[in-house]
Amino acid sequence: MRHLNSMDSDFSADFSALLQGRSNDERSVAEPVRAILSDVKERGDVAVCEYTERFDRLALTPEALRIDAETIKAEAARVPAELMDALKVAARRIEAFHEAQKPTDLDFTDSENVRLGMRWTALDAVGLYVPGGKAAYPSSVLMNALPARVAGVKRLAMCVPTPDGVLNPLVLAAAQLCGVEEIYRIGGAQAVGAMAYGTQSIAPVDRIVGPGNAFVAEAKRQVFGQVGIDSIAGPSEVVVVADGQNDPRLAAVDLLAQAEHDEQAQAILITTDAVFGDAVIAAVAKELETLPRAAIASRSWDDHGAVIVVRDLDEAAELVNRLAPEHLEVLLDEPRGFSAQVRHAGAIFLGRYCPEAVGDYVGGPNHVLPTSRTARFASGLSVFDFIKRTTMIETNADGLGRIGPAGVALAHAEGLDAHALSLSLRLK
Ligand SMILES: NC(=O)c1ccc[n+]([C@@H]2O[C@H](COP(=O)([O-])OP(=O)(O)OC[C@H]3O[C@@H](n4cnc5c(N)ncnc54)[C@H](O)[C@@H]3O)[C@@H](O)[C@H]2O)c1
Ligand SMILES: N[C@H](CO)Cc1c[nH]c[nH+]1
Ligand SMILES: [Zn+2]
Repeated sequence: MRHLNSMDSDFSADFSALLQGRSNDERSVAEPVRAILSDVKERGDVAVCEYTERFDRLALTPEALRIDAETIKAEAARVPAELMDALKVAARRIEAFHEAQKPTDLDFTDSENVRLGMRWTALDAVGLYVPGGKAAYPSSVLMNALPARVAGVKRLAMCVPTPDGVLNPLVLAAAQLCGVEEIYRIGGAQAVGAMAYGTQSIAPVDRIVGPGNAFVAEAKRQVFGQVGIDSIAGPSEVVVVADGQNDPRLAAVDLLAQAEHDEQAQAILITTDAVFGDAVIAAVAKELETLPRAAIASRSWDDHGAVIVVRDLDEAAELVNRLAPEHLEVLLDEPRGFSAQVRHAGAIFLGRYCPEAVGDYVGGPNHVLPTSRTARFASGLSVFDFIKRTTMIETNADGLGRIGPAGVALAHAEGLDAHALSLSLRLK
């Protein structure tokens, strides 16, 4: 854990080092991922099976890659009723929020008698990546599949690793609840490669969405262009901005809630109160004594965690914008004023009673969010990831007569005479 103070002379260098911190980890997976992707592209199912055996300790034949309908039904039936109810609460809220995102088409005729339109069309086939290496993520099934359903995507193919062959009933129940039937028990770069290039038994998709570890995030980055992707939704991150009026234990568990996802996760506290910062550090250490996933969380906290003491909240907002975190928690009495200064964050959680975990499960907005500072230019998963736009122009002799001559002039200026003729021959 780095302990920084903005009043120290070496703060600027220390903060830059923090910004750079995880990029070495990210770079180190690029080559192994490239090799896996090219092998999957070349050898298909056989390569996918080999990597699944190597990384998930599961020996498979190509026929067994897909989880059959009876197994899905039987596993889902094992989920206790109260857990099923919780899943339905989350699904109801996620679906309602994404339903509200649906955009409308454009269709109007302008003053020059040209009819213009923009039409949204759902993608045909989408691959949903559901992580499953160090934890199972039924909530990510909902976050991936429900916006796709709301958008009207026809084919949903889901990949989820099942380390040692252990199926997670709640993951399969979530898939069943969302109507996802095409599920493969594979993960990592090999799953991303299989969905991007297709194999003998997995048809390729048009876009791959969903969160995952560094290997998954890098694989998505590398297959972009062959398929679309949502964003780089890699190892989790949180920045907690808090004044001294908070319970240090609450800030500590909020930090650990992200750290426990992955050794590569990152949790950062920014506070105006140095004494509070020290209390949070102590509280983190105390929680780590009992937290079941302490091995992962303490590695993340030690390697990537930080506590930054700042002069004031304006300075805190400036640092948040430079970090562009996946999640920002604002533990202040007036969180809206602070969050108005934040331009770069995947999702913002406002107020002392809105920890990030609300958004992980039951808030409604998506928890698949951009990491590694990509919130500077990317957004969380939404209905917009599952639809695309087509524009339309319709005109007649009158409309072309009004706007065509300007087009002819521009075509000549570009030296594109067929373009000019295409317009001018239609002009009276
Ligand atoms: N940003 C987001 O929106 C978001 C949301 C939820 C979860 N997450 C993140 O998702 C991740 C889940 O990670 P996970 O590991 O539990 O599951 P995962 O499914 O992402 O990764 C497991 C796969 O990683 C591959 N892998 C592991 N070690 C490898 C190696 N040495 N070489 C090649 N491949 C290897 C294996 O193929 C394995 O199947 C965490 O980092 C978590 O923070 C992010
Ligand atoms: N915090 C994760 C996104 O970084 C999402 C998640 C799912 N389950 C628990 N948490
Ligand atoms: Zn989480």
